[in-house]
Amino acid sequence: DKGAAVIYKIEKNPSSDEQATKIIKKGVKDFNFGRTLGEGSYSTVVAATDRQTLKEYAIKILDKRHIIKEKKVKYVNIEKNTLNRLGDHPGVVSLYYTFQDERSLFYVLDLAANGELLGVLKRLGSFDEECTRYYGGQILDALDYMHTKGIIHRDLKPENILLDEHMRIKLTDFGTAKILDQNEGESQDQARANSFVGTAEYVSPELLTDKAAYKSSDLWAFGCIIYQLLSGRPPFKASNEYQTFQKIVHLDYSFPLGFPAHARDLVSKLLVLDPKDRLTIEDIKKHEFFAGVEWGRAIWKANPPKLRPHR
Ligand SMILES: C[C@@H](Nc1nc2c(c3cc(-c4cn[nH]c4)ccc13)C(=O)N=C/C2=C\CC1CC1)C(C)(C)C
Repeated sequence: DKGAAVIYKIEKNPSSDEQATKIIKKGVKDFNFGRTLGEGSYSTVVAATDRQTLKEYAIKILDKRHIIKEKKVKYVNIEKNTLNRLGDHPGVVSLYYTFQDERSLFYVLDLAANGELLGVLKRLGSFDEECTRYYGGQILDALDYMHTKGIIHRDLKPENILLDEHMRIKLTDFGTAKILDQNEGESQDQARANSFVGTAEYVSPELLTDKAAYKSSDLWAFGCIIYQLLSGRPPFKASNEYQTFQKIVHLDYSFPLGFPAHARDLVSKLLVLDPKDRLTIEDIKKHEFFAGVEWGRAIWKANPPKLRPHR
């Protein structure tokens, strides 16, 4: 029927007389669509329940005509390639499959049932050190995974850092990611000539001055996020974008009184103008602030600490 597609997996040497196992890829008709979870610039993410399995998903709906009219085909392909490359990691929203009907493309994805990290931070005001260590550690582990896959996020911010039903981190929103092709991945990060600029408060200075994006640009954003979790506000914030950019390129920020010493040391070694002088992910994992954190899969098994504000 409309929107559903049937694909066959042909067994190489079929044991039984069954020539092929029939895998039904679902279509629009197979879901009950619920509330809108978020709006992208040319897409909407909607909660949806599989009517047969009752499993809940997030479905990203892209309007084909709008994408073509707005010349966004490139971004749609970058996002889909990124999602496919990122495969299955606890800290990244997974893409299960896609289908389309005459008007739209549909991506069936993980539902991050507890929404944006920004929402939780706004309600609490700030995070105490233990919460910042737990959520910061998961963000870093997910970033490490993305970077080893040769992908720079480029727009990391509390709005697209989501929380799943276990209150664990899920990174998302990869339409503006940069995929370093093979040879670049290994060598020192290449300056990537590009037109994209992320969200003002988290943009790195190199993107503003040389239009370059590196893996360490994501670590600049990570430094801004650690600062914001503990203090309740981003380090570079002015009344308009231009003023915010000025603060960034002049490294014009300060720590509020009572900002914890180890966190201050970590942030001050990430918010560094020259991307080559910034801590690497390996350095950060060894930093005093993350002392005691068990990296790797263990970090995704730990139970989330009770959410408490930083006094
Ligand atoms: C950042 C993004 N917002 C969101 N993107 C996704 C969500 C999501 C969920 C809530 C939420 C859940 N409960 N309450 C709110 C709020 C915002 C969401 C989700 O569950 N699963 C996949 C998503 C995105 C997948 C994308 C890589 C393809 C924008 C604003 C761009 C739509």
